[in-house]
Amino acid sequence: MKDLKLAGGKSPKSMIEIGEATIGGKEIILIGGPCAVESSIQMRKAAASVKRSGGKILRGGVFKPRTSPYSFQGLGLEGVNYLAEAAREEGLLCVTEVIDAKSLDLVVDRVDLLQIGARNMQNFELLKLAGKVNKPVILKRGLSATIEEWLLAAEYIMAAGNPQVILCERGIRTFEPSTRNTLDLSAVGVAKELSHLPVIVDPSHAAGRRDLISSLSKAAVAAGADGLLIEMHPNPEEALSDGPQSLTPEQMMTVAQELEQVAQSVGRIFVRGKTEETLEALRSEIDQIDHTIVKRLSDRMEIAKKIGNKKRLDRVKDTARERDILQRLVPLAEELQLSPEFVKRIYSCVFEFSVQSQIKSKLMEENELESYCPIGGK
Ligand SMILES: O=C(O)C(=O)C[C@]1(C(=O)O)C=C[C@@H](O)C=C1
Repeated sequence: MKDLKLAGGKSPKSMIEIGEATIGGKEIILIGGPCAVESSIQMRKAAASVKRSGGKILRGGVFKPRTSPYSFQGLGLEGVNYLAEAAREEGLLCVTEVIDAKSLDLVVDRVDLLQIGARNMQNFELLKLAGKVNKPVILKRGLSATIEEWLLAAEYIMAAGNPQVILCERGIRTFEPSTRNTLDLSAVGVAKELSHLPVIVDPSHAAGRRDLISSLSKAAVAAGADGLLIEMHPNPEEALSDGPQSLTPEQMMTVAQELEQVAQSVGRIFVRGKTEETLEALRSEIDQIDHTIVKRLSDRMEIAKKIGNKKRLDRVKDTARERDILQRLVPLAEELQLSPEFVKRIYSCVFEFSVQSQIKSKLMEENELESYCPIGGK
């Protein structure tokens, strides 16, 4: 491609060194964090999880170019401070998206890398400004951009003076509605054939659903990606944006474990983080597990209420079913080296409250029926 004067040419491969991370080397670089920075505590939890998973870079958006003007637009400068502070505490690098000259000015000295999002891939004025800074730029592929247009956008940054460009495939628009976008994995190979720049993959925006992140991440590494940009939120259900595609910290750990093996099998390295067992890190793990336990107990209770509505009031308690459940859970507890007595006691409490809520819900239902159709009248 004749106009790829700086971005073109397959070799020598560009390696972008930032602190202790080298993007485009043998190591697979994991970038993780929430779509949007929401609070200091959220970012500290996210940073701890990224670190534990072997991530090198913390992400978090503070200027959000959202499809709807009514969606959360980001915390701006306050958010960058939360992002940078959380990254620093964990010894991570950090990246945030810039959307115009003002946002670039505001963050450039506070973060280690800049990101130009898919919607701004052909914002040529912004590309030229990013070319004037001495920070690596992650350049996402536009929603409907060809690989050539994407590489020419990189050329803009490089021609303006900044050679540190990292290409990021994040899914393109196709006719397929089951995923948010269609991850174009062949773009990794094509971009690497045409350019020496490192290529990373963002499976989160491509899929728009967290159940596909693990397989797409593994596929991306196998396809030659130099890194992954994965959305992870300490509590995705409460995320202000992109909750459904964000991994939980536990899921992020699992993906990291899997990446270690895939990276090895294709001659790359990914080093999963070691869990630093500080009091704070351990408590943060407990907090996350507790959150999941209570949330799942609430889900269980909702189902129990539905079951209750299918039974007669005097048949709500079903000791045979309770016995059945325990007969499955006690061996599981033993297998997991949990005291069976502990599980039995917890479940006796669960059943008691389940029955109570079923009775309450049935009585309320009956009361409603009565007020709708009082005895003796129509
Ligand atoms: O399976 C049922 O029939 C339920 O009502 C659910 C449930 C439970 O919480 O698991 C609740 C009360 C019964 O005593 C047994 C089980």
